[in-house]
Amino acid sequence: MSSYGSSVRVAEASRVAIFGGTHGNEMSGVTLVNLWVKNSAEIQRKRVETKPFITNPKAVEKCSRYVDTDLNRAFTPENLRYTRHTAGNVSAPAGDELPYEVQRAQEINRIFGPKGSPEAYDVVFDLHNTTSNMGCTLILESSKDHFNLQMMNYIKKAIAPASCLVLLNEHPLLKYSTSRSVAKHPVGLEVGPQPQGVLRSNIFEAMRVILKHALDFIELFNEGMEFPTCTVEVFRVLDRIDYPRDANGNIIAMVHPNLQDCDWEPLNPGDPMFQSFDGKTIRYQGLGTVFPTFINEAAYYEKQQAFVTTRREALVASAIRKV
Ligand SMILES: CC(=O)N[C@@H](CC(=O)O)C(=O)O
Ligand SMILES: [Zn+2]
Repeated sequence: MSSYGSSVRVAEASRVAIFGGTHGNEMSGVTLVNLWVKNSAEIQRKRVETKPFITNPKAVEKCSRYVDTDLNRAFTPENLRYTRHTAGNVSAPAGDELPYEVQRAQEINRIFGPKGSPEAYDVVFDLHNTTSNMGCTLILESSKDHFNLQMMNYIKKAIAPASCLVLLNEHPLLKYSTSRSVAKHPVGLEVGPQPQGVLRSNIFEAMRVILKHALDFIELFNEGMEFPTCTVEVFRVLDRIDYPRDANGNIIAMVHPNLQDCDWEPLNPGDPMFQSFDGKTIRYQGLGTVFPTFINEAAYYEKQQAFVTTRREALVASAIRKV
């Protein structure tokens, strides 16, 4: 990478997918993708083929997060190792014995991947809703993906004065194997608050607008526009905080009213964090200020997670231009 006048060259983003229904009860993505499957005019751009795709149709049918296991954790090297054409091999489990979402991950990997290969789709947008008060959040998996960082900068500028924050998850232990990770440039879009199984027009429209700007960015990039170096504010995943529990694993406290709905607001050592059923306040004991998010997300009770802590950082995105 050199500084003066030369940009990092990135391959044209000619194949883009929009995933909805990775979680079958997150209704904005399910509804938008179903809409675009019927009529894709809104998501078409010059020089790009954009494919809308329902990733977990069985979960959508049941309006549940998943059927057997969380699809957005299923794209592991172990799960993706065997594709159906190797099923004759005794060491590969036969397709139908595997959990539904593992079979589905293999299919998705065949269509949009293979993950990590040159044949993989360029960009996958994966549409999610949260019950927490996060607003519009873009989720990145790498601080070194300059194409994605430039896209984040473009979207933030385009939607101002509305805001859209960037959550960066490249934590060695807390990172998970997402559906979107089959793409060269994976982008998560998380919009809330919206209850599971519910559609709210404000959340639906916010998601739709982000997608519009994201696709506009890809069109401009593919037309050869140069994007100069910039800095992007991101919130880096630091830790997960579980609910206080008794010896049997039952929850004994709720998110404190001072913290509830305060996603992205600073949480300082000594600040109230939980409130026990008998009214006691449990305070944050960390060493410094953090920015909590995914506060009281419904889907995370099963994952023993009350919220995630993050640290605010400014990342430098290199100038980019298409090859
Ligand atoms: C509430 C929810 O489903 N959030 C997503 C976040 C992501 O896509 O990374 C998940 O846990 O898979
Ligand atoms: Zn989700």
